[in-house]
Amino acid sequence: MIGAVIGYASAMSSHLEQQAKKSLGQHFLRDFSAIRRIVSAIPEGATAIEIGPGPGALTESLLKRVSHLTVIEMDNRFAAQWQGEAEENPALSVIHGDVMQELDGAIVSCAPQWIAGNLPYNISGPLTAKLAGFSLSGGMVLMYQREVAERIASEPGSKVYGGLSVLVRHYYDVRRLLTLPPGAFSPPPKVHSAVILMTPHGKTPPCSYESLQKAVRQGFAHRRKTIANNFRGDLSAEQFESIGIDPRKRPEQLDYDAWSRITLALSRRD
Ligand SMILES: C[S@@+](CC[C@H](N)C(=O)[O-])C[C@H]1O[C@@H](n2cnc3c(N)ncnc32)[C@H](O)[C@@H]1O
Repeated sequence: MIGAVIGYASAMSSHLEQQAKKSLGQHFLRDFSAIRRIVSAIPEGATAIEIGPGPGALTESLLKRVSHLTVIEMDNRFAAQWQGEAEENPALSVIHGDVMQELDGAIVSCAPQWIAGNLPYNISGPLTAKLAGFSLSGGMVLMYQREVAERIASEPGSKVYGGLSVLVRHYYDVRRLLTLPPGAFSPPPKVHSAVILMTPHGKTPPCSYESLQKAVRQGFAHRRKTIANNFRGDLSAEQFESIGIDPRKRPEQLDYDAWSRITLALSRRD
């Protein structure tokens, strides 16, 4: 571990820090206890994908822990760095590209048990909506801007409960692992960050992820309206009552089970 820490510290030269690209959400993690906690959430010998390795804060430790790691990186500099390392290390594969485009193919070809990453905050919402649709046997350990992490981990009735909170529960139990101040990163972001751990709950979802996504998008389109209003023309008050849901409720009051019943009711009428 100490070797990895020194290796990483030297790799992350001040040159790179100065060249951190804002457009790619580059804030490099430098809190070694956080790195340890994130990496140790993944069992030894597992297979994993890391999103956005950058100069390698997590990557060095992940490579020591897992049996195979695929990294997906958009920045040419870091992709080239890891491609060089992959030539020497058969336990490492590199995908140079945009994770939003590459993820589906990477999951099919690598069949990872785990996904890890200190996510670029500018795409973390849509990326999580994509990630949550994959049923991984291990789980996901991901760093977010604290407000996004709060949304993901929130329960029905909370002001920040929304579409993402529902979607991640299709396959996973969700828990906040740790919170970090801006100073844990270089350069420091303007916001606090938090790590979320998602592990499979093991229940078979009653509806498809795609149909749930569609229902949630429509149902949360107007948060302040009742669900009867958001689904006007699609589901009647009687249909809501027949699935045990009060049509006067607002979208943020409904738990995952209620959303899956709405999804099934919508698909029955298609
Ligand atoms: C917050 S930094 C994390 C870097 C490193 N893992 C760490 O913790 O220090 C986000 C990383 O994701 C990469 N990245 C940003 N947008 C990306 C995208 N669309 N696809 C793949 N990688 C991306 C950035 O280049 C950067 O390396």
